[in-house]
Amino acid sequence: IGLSTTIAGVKFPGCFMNAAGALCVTRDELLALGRSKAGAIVTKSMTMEPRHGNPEPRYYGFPGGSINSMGLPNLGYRAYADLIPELKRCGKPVIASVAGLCEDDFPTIAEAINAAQPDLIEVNLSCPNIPGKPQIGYDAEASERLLKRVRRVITVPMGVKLPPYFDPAHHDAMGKVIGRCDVDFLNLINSVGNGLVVDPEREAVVIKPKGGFGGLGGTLIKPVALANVRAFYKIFQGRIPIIGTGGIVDGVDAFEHFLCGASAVQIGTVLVEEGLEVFGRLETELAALLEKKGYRAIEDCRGKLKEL
Ligand SMILES: O=C(O)c1[nH]c(=O)[nH]c(=O)c1Cl
Repeated sequence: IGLSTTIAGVKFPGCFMNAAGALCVTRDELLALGRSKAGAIVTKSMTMEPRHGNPEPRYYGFPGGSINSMGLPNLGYRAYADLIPELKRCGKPVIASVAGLCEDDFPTIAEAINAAQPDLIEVNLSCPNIPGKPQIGYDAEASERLLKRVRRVITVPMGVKLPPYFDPAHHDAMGKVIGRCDVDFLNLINSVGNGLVVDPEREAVVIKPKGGFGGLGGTLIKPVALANVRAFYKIFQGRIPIIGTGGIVDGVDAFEHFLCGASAVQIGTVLVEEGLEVFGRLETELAALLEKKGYRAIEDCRGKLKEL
């Protein structure tokens, strides 16, 4: 069984890759992804200037998932622009994740990183952890304004990393925005924003920033991730490829994302918790599952979720 896939004309040797943010901030982390079985290298979302990020502890893993308020720690877009040629020599697609602290940052970063010619650019509209900054992805007008400005300066395939939506009216509203901005792929979803995990022993929160509030990831968000993959797959009738992110800890979870319409999947919590070897485990599990079910490739099951 081949687990290769294609997104917006770019061939991925494997369908599993890291989610932006997971083990992908430094040059060493990115090159380690390049040497691993990951199907791509995805950078940490980048900002204008290098950032240390929020005070620690800022990530906490627990049975069922994780909570984080990293605060966009990254090397700054110039460092990633310099790294991209070396990363591209690893023989797998390089996805540059673009963020910003304000709307004007995005086109500036996008134009500069586009010049380094990553294979794809992912525009992150869903960072939930900048104190005082609401997620752009929850503001349809701001999202449209920003995507149109960024589209004009990006010549490689441009994707959008969206937050989870919890109402079909919001899926429809964002579907209209995406349809008007010439978007080449979607990445659904980012963490479930501003959850709160409590340690009953210490009677305390588990991360320091924002009074303990942070983005949720892992198994517990899988139903939310699957719903968003399915909703946008149906809105676009499979015409815009989707990277499914959220709650993938084994091959079956990945298969569920493909059934809902994903063309590739990303992992965050399970990668941070298990390390780079997880890519081999997930590929083995997915290949065995597809084999058992009689599917020859991912595209044979994509979007085939049955309704009752
Ligand atoms: O706090 C972060 O760095 C962060 N954390 C997330 O869970 N998603 C994001 O997009 C970002 Cl940018």
